[in-house]
Amino acid sequence: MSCNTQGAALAVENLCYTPPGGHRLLHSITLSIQAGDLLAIVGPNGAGKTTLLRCLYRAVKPSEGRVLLDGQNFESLSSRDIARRIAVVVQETPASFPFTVEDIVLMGRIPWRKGLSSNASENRAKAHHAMEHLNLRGMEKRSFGTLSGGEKQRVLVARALAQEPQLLILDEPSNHLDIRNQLEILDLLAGLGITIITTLHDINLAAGFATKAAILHNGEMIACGPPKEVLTPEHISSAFNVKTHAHAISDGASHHFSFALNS
Ligand SMILES: Nc1ncnc2c1ncn2[C@@H]1O[C@H](COP(=O)(O)OP(=O)(O)OP(=O)(O)O)[C@@H](O)[C@H]1O
Repeated sequence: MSCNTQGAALAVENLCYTPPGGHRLLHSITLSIQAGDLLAIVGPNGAGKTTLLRCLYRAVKPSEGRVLLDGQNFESLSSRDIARRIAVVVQETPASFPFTVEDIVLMGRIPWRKGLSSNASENRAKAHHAMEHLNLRGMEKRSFGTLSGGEKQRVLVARALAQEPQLLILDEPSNHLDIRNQLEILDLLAGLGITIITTLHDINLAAGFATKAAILHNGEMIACGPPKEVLTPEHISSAFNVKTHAHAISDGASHHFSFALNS
């Protein structure tokens, strides 16, 4: 499964996005990440984080600019190529579908299916391996709709891992998770060795997780690079319009941020 898969590099060049009939939501976004990088995208509500992710898994086509996956223009890749190389965990969950946990995780294997199900047992084994990774053993036959928010989130991450992607894109993966599960899931993601792009609302979680960070504000990238250079009180205060204080942690190498409203 993903543990044996290598990451992919991603480059975004001057990407703009305007929805049909709407106004521009993303303005000339440029970023590049190496294979195996963990990119955390932060920014206030409505900054354009989800919209950017949608461009990066080709749910929508940028109005201008381009996206390169391992140097290949997105436009030249087939849908199957994209489905085999990029997995996505987004916020909308298929809550009302009558699927079991196992059904949902097996869906991650669809891009790898061969004709006449010749690799059905391999697909099942990989789906079960992904479920074990996410501590879903014993829940295989549970109906997805009956799970808690946190359990659903773990199932959707297991589905993405079963897909064996080189790039995993997640929109707020720690939503619905308690503190321990948040830390566990980010730790698990960081250990996969693949490239990860995730939005995170919790700046302290983002700082602890990322090898690269980006801050979006009003559809513009205001900083992108090493977390220590990007997640600074100045950048955070300006993007979120709050007072930000960095407290040194005893290891001396990292900070914990606290926030307050501007008076
Ligand atoms: N298809 C669309 N048509 C018009 N406006 C849109 C469309 N999609 C998103 N928007 C608007 O674009 C802005 C950015 O939305 P987006 O969901 O990308 O923000 P976000 O940073 O992910 O926010 P949040 O943190 O609240 O999830 C919002 O104002 C949203 O209403």
